[in-house]
Amino acid sequence: MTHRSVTSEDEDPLTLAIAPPPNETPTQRDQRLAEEKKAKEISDSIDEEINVQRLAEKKENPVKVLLLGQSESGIFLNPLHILLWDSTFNVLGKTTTLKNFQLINSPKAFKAERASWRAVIQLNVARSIRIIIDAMTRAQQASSPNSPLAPDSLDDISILDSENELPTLTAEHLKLKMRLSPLLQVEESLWRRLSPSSAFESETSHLASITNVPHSTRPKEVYVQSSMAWKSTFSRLLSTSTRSSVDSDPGIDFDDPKDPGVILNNCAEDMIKLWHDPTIRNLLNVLRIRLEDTPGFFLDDLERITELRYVPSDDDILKARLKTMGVSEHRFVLKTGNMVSRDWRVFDVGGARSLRAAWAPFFEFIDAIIFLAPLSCFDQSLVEDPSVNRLEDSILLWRSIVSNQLLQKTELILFLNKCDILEAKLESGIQFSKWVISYGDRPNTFEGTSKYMKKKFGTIHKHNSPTPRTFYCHFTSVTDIKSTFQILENVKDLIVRKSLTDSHML
Ligand SMILES: Nc1nc2c(ncn2[C@@H]2O[C@H](COP(=O)(O)OP(=O)(O)OP(=O)(O)O)[C@@H](O)[C@H]2O)c(=O)[nH]1
Ligand SMILES: [Mg+2]
Repeated sequence: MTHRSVTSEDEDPLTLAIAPPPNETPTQRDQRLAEEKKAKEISDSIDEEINVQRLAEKKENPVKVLLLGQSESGIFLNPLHILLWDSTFNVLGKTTTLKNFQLINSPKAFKAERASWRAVIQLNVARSIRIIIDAMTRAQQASSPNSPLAPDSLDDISILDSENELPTLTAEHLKLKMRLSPLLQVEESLWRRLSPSSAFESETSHLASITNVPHSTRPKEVYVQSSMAWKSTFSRLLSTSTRSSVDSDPGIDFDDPKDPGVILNNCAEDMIKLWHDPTIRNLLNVLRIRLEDTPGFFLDDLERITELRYVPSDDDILKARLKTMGVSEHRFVLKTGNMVSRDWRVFDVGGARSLRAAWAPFFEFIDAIIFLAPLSCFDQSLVEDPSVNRLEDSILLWRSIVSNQLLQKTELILFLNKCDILEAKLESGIQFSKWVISYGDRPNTFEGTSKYMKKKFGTIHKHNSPTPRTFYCHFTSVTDIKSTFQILENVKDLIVRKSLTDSHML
């Protein structure tokens, strides 16, 4: 930056503003020049930083985030629940976190997937009804001990104590059950459309091997392989021009002859009747089936969801449940504050124990890990090892991640998730200290238990960080769009800053 003395012809206001004062002493001049030199250096370094950033962008140096956490099948620690085992009880919310991320950062893509999520929701509804139908079958079997289907092997019925006997179903119940049988086909057909062909066999045989109950009567869960283009399976093909001209068009093919919407609509009244029937509620209570606590629960929304032209809301999509197997990669182009856009890759991995070996290759190149630990699973245990409490397993998993040498420089962000369910459980009177003995006689409140767990995770983080690093921890209920929005924005900012600092851009 050069300075000229002001001449009468030079009227440029900027030149006037930066011109040296007319009566400047030599000392003042030296001081000014030193300050200007410093300012130029700062300005040059900012320019350089922007160039490096642009270069980095060109080289497609994406920010890489891995969503991690325990997620295999689980069981309640009450023996009755072992027999009502259902792999959906213990999922964490990795995919739900990703859905939030999509909703915030790539809303068009999120909206374009409504048709597929509608099918998943229909499947979730059909599945809940089947669980009720299975329970009714058990009640029927229990009431006719001489029937060839008598449940000698159904231990759950034999261990019921006398005052908890299964209620007797009336002829009206059995008629309802029959009228709802088309939903079993709906479930089967959606299952087959969503799952890879081999999934049906492997999942059912897996279930059959866990219990003696024939697999046709077990709840089974649909999963997707990352490589499967399942999301296009249910979309109506729209030309780009049609899609952009009708922005509100959800792309759902309501006229698809295979659309189960019609059957669901026909069965709506019966489903609502069944779900609100006091005898059926009693039956579920006795068997301790808590459908309302299971992921993918939509029975309180049947009227809306069974409408012929039902289009899922954002909340519905977040609540829909579809298990992930393998790894799926999601790409975003994101802008943080006034920084230039960066490519992001978010990896969603299935959390089952058997899949954990697949996580390791990511540790070499990942910028950040969002680790989900569900706080609500304190009263549940692992299927593989019923002696292990799930919360304890989550803590051990956290310890192994935090102490991993490859991850010492990776940003670790902990989501203590499913806070809403934790709160509901505590309010219903379930005692935290019964399962987490070390909690002792502290108050059985959300505040007390959540702070206690945060401290536990934080201490492990501290003790396993040879170089001190910040403990980032959020209490989340990732099905709540509003609160998750702010948390994910903060996380996004944090990860970008970290990745820029690492590449000496900040
Ligand atoms: N109430 C409540 N439900 C949640 C929360 N987080 C996730 N869920 C529900 O739990 C179910 C499973 O969540 P996912 O995100 O599919 O779990 P995941 O970690 O991807 O599980 P896997 O794919 O099996 O590894 C979904 O139906 C979600 O709606 C939460 O904080 N509160
Ligand atoms: Mg998942």
